[in-house]
Amino acid sequence: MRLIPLQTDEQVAKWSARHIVDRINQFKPTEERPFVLGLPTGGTPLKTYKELIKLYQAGEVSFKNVVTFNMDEYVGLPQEHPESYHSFMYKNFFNHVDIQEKNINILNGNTEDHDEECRRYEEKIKSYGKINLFMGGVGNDGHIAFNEPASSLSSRTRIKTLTTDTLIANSRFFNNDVNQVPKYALTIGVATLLDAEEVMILATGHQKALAVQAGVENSINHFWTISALQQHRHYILVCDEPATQELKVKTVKYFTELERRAIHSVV
Ligand SMILES: N[C@@H]1[C@@H](O)[C@H](O)[C@@H](COP(=O)(O)O)O[C@@H]1O
Repeated sequence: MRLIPLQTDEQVAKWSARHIVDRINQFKPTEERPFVLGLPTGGTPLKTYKELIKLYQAGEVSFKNVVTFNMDEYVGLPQEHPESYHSFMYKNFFNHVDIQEKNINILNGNTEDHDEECRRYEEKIKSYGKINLFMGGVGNDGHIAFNEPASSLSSRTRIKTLTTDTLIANSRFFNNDVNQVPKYALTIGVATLLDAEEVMILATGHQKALAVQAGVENSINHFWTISALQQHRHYILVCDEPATQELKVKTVKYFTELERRAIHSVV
C-alpha cells in the first residue's frame, strides 16, 4: 500500500485530483477504450471535485472518454432530492466537466427490484473489464461505500441497512433530523471495490483517525471494512495530519520516508 501523509485537507484534494488526472492522461482514453473511474460522495471528496474542475478548466484533462461508476445511492429518495447522490454528483462535479451523460453510472435506489438493479450494475462494470481507479471516502467507523460494520468482505453490490451511527453521521445533510435520513442504501460490495485496478481512499479530520488506523495498522476485520483493502495490490490512502493521529509515529515516518524514495509504479 501507499500511505500519503499530508498536512491539510487542501493538500489531500490537490494530491488526489492530480493523481486522477495523471492516471487518465497516462491511459490516453478513447471512445472505444474509455478510462473507468469509480467515485464517492460525502464531505471529504468535495474539495477534490473542485480541484478536478479547476484542472479541467485549465485544459489539463478531459472527461469525454471517462466512464464513471458511483459507489452507492440511498433507497427511496427521489433522484431530484437535493441530498440524493445523483443530485450531489451533478451539482458538485458532472455539471462542470465534459463527461458524456451516457458514461455516467449511478445506482437507482427507486426501482421495484433492488436485487435486479444491483445485478445489472455489477454486469455493467464487468462489461468494461474493470474499474481502473476507484476513489472513496471512509466512514468514522471504517465503512467503505455503505459496507457497514460486519459486511461480508466478499460482498457484491446489494441493498444494505444503514447503522444508527451512519444515520446520525448523515443527519447533518437532512436538517440534523435522523428520521429524515433514508434507512437503506444500494452499495457496491467490498469485493466490487477490491476488483478495481487501483483504489484511492481519502481521509481527512480527526474523526477519521480510528478508521485510518484500521486501514493501515490493524488486522483485517469485517467490522472495519476499510481493512480489507490491505489485501489490494494497489491501495493508496491519502490523509491529512489529523486523520493520522492514531497511527504510530513510526508508521507515519515509515510511509513518509517511502514516499520520499519511491519509484511510484511500485506499490
Ligand atoms: N456512503 C458514504 C461513504 O461513501 C462516505 O465515505 C462516508 C463518509 O462521508 P464523509 O466524507 O462525509 O465523512 O459517508 C457515507 O456513509
